[in-house]
Amino acid sequence: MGTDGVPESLSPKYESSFAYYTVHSRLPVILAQTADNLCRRKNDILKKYGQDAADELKFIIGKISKLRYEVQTNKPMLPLEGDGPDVAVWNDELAAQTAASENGEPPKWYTATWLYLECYFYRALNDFVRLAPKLAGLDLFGDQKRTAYNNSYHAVESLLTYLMEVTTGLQKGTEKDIDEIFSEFLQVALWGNKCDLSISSGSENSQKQCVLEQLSHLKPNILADDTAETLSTLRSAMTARSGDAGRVDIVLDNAGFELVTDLCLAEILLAAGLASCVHLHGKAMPWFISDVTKGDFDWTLDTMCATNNLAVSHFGSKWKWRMQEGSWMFKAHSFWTLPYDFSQMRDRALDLYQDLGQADLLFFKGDLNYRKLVGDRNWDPATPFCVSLRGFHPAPLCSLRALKADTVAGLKPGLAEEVSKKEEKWQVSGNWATISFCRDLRP
Ligand SMILES: O=P(O)(O)OC[C@@]1(O)O[C@H](CO)[C@@H](O)[C@@H]1O
Ligand SMILES: [Mn+2]
Repeated sequence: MGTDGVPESLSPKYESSFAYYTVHSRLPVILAQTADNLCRRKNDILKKYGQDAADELKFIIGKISKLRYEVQTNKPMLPLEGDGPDVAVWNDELAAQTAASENGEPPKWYTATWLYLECYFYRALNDFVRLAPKLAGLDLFGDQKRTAYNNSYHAVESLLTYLMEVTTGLQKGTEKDIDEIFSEFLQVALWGNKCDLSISSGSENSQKQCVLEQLSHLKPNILADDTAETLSTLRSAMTARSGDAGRVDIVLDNAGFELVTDLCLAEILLAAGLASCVHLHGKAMPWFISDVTKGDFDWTLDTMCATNNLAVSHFGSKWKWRMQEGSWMFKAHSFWTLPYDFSQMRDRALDLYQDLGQADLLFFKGDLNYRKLVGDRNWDPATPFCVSLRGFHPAPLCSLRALKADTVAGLKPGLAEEVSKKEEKWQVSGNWATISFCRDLRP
């Protein structure tokens, strides 16, 4: 515990931690697979970017192998060399951490904080691409993300067929209770977070079964469920505006099946009159393998439009139309791909903090967003969720997350101990989840 009452940051310096396992076993595998993918895709890439990009491709593969060596041998992190509006921020942060360290040395792979080193890892990969101008725009994980969507296509079909039924019912006014629909789609988006590519070190991990059939079976694995408070806050905001629905934001996580589940939630919010517009926040660069960029978002809608399943193509075109008419908006602020936790947002990106403050409700999807909400620290699991936010509160917020990192707050006292008896690796298996809400920071 630090002197400020905030527990220590997670770090690979603790050998039993998931952070250690990540640096020791996951990151090197991700690098080897990324280099391997580039070799295998060489012909396709050169067809798209031109044969004269061959040397640059070789250069990127070389940089990736060098980074793998540096991670494995615990070398210090190096300043970024490429371009990009965020380079100065990254290099200043590296210099600040170097100056603040006991021996005046830069952070190293096995001793830095987990959040910093893992964000740096993905930013460094992007740096290599930025140093190769002929390959500008190449997404090192693009292929894996598209495969993940294609492999979950049957689950996408059944989910969107069901969404069509529900939204048609809502239009006719003969639908089930809105509370029930809201809760159902919240759980769909929650469990959509089980299948990301980073946790499986980039190997195939897509949703094969129909998620709707699994909801009741998965329900006992939701360790904190603030669905009712989330919905009532949304309704109170509307009542305060004499019934007018307002803006809801979804801070997205992964492409593929999870993105479709998040867009279903966005559609339900509008169809049920709980929101008048939804702002979707994605990443400005490829991130943690499967996170959604604007390119992934557009590809998903285009691919949906081109399929011959009625529901899938219907929502593909409807969602494109939503983007045109403005009931949906896609944003990719550079703060989401910086190494900072969200308690630092107000100082580092006031514009984003103020923008989020315009919403009635913010959804934060997934594990990395959760880690950034709670500062990636070693909390006692019974710490109230609002306390773990350490002052971050642009608007009422709800996190939907499958546990894939060893940090959690907001659980009832004793629950963590109970679950650990059922599954030893409960904090990182993705089998358990939380729906955690914070209305305001006052106790
Ligand atoms: O944010 P997401 O996509 O839910 O998860 C990202 C993730 O796979 O990456 C980290 C480990 O590398 C973990 O925190 C987490 O499991
Ligand atoms: Mn992710």
